[in-house]
Amino acid sequence: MNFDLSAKTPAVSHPKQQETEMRVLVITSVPAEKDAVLRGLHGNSRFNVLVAGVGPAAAAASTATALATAKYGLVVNAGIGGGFANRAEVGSLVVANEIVAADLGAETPEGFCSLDELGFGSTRIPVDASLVTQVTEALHAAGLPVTTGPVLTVSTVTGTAATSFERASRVPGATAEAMEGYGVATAAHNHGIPILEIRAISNLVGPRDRAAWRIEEALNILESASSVLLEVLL
Ligand SMILES: O=C(O)c1cccc(C(=O)CC[C@H]2O[C@@H](n3cnc4c(=O)[nH]cnc43)[C@H](O)[C@@H]2O)c1
Repeated sequence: MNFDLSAKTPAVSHPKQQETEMRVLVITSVPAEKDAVLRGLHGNSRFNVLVAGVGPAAAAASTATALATAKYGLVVNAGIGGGFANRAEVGSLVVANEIVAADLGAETPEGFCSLDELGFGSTRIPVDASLVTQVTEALHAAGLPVTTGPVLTVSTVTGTAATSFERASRVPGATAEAMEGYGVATAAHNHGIPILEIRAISNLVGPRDRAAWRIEEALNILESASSVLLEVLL
C-alpha cells in the first residue's frame, strides 16, 4: 500500500464536508537541520518543519503541541545522527524500522534493565513497514546510500567503545543513534499518526571525537533526502 498524501481527509463531519489535504509535520532538533530539510522541500506548503530542540523531552513536547493545534497525516523526525560501525557509514542515510529508547530504564549490579523488563511500558515503537519500504526504495532509486534498521534514542550521546558495544548488543541490528526519535514517536503514537525517522549520518557511534563529525556532509544528504521525501509523499 502506498502512503498517499493526496488522499483527502474530511475536516468536519457535516453534510457540507470540506476536504483538506493531508499535511506532514517534520521535527528537527536544530536550525541547521531545519534549513537543510527546507532546502530539499523547496518550500512546499504541505510540510511544516519545526525546530524542537535537542533530546527526547523537547522533541515530544514540541510534537505534541504541534499535533494538538493542526491536523497532520504523517510525522517525520529528520536530522543528523550517529551510525553504528558496519551498519551505517558517515554520509549515508538511515530510515528507522523501529525507534528504541535505548537508555530508558534502570542500572542494576547485573547490568541495564529496560523499562520493558521493569514492567512500565515499552521502549520500542515500530514504524509502518510499507512506509519504510516505500521511502527507502525511493531514496535508493535516487542514488542515495540508505539502509534500514532500529534507530536508538538516547539522552546521553555514546562516547566510548564500551557503551557503543553495550547498546548495540542490547538492540540487535542497532543501526543509528540520535536523541529525539522516541519522543517524537511517542507523541505521534498518542495521536494515532504514522511516524518516520530519517537520520543522515554525521559520525560513527563510539569514542567521542566531536571534531571528526561530518556535519556539513550529513546536512547535504539530509537536504537530498528531503527532496526525495517530497516526491514520494506527494
Ligand atoms: O554544530 C553544528 O553546526 C551542528 C549542525 C547541525 C546539528 C548539530 C548537532 O549537534 C545536532 C545534535 C543532534 O545530532 C544528533 N546526533 C548526531 N550524532 C549523534 C550521536 O552520535 N548520538 C546521538 N545523537 C546524535 C542528535 O539527535 C542531536 O539532536 C550541530
